[in-house]
Amino acid sequence: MDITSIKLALQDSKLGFVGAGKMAQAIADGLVKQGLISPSDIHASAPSDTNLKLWREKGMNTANCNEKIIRNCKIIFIAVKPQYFHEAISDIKTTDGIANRLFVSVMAGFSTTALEEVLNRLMPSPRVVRVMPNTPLLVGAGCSVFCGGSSAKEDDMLIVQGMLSELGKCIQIKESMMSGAGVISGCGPAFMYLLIESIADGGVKMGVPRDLAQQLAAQTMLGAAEMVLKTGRHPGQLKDEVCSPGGTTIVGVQTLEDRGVRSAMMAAVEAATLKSIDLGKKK
Ligand SMILES: NC(=O)C1=CN([C@@H]2O[C@H](COP(=O)(O)OP(=O)(O)OC[C@H]3O[C@@H](n4cnc5c(N)ncnc54)[C@H](O)[C@@H]3O)[C@@H](O)[C@H]2O)C=CC1
Ligand SMILES: O=C(O)[C@@H]1CCC=N1
Repeated sequence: MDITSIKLALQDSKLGFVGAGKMAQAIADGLVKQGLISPSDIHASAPSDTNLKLWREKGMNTANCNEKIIRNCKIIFIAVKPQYFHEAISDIKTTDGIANRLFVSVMAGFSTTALEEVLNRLMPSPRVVRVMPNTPLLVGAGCSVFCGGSSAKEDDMLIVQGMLSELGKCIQIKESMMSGAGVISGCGPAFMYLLIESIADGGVKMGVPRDLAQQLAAQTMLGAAEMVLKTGRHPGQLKDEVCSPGGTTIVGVQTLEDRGVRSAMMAAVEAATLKSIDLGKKK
C-alpha cells in the first residue's frame, strides 16, 4: 500500500489505542513523526489519566472509557498488558452499532484465536491482526513481525504492514513463529541496550568519559547491524575480519566466550519465548 493510501485510510478510519503506555505511545508518535497521521485523528484510552495527559499535550484525543475508542475508530491497537485484556473488553457495555473494526494486537503471547474469542463479545468474526513491534519504531528504526487472524482481510494485512513499514522493518510470518520471532523484535531492544550499557561501562572503567563511551558503543552496534543487513554476510565471518591475529579483539572475544555471553544470549531468547507462551496460556 502506498503512503498516500495509508494516510487516507488512517484519516478516514481514525486510529484508536486501548492502552496508552510505552508501546502505544511509540507507535502513535512514530506515525505522527513520519507524517502518516495527524494527532487529532488519534484516540487513546486508559483507566487513569497518568499517561493520557501526555497524549493530550500532543493534540491527541483521550478517554477513560475503552468503548469510546472502539466507537470512534475503525482501526484499534490493543496495547494493554495481556493480563488486562479481558477486563478492557468486558468494560464495554453497549455493543450495538459497533461493526467493521480492525483490531491490531501488540500483546505478547495472545494468539489470534484467543483474541478472536474475546473480541467475539463485541462482534461476530472480528478482524484481528497480531503484531510484535518494538519501541525503536519511534525513531523510524522499528522491527515488527505480524500475522493475521481467521477473519483478517487482505486490506487489513496491507494497512498494518504499510503503517509499520514506514516505521522500520515489518515482516509477515506464520503464527507458529510469533513467540520466538516476537522475542527477537519485541524484547530484543532491551537485550541490545544492556550490551550498549555494559560496553560503555567497560569504556568508563578504562577511563573513557561516559558520554563518549555510550556514543561509541551505540554507533558501533548500529554499524555492526548495518554490516550484517547490507552485506548479507554471516556475523561469524564479519567477526573474524575484526579479529587480527595476535591482536586485541580476539582476546576480548575469548573473554566473552569464557563468560558465556553467547550461551547467555541464547538462553535469554529461550526464556522470554517460554514466558510468552506461558502468558498466552494464562490469558
Ligand atoms: N514495551 C515494549 O517494548 C513492547 C510492548 N509490547 C506489548 O504492548 C503492551 C503494552 O506494553 P507497555 O506499553 O510496555 O505497557 P505499559 O504498562 O506502558 O502500558 C499499558 C497501558 O495499558 C493501560 N491499561 C491498563 N488496564 C487497562 C484497561 N483495562 N483498559 C485500557 N487500558 C488499560 C495502562 O494504563 C497503560 O496506559 C503489552 O501487551 C506488551 O506485551 C509489545 C512489544 C514491545
Ligand atoms: O516485556 C514484555 O512483555 C513486552 C513484550 C515485548 C517487549 N515488552
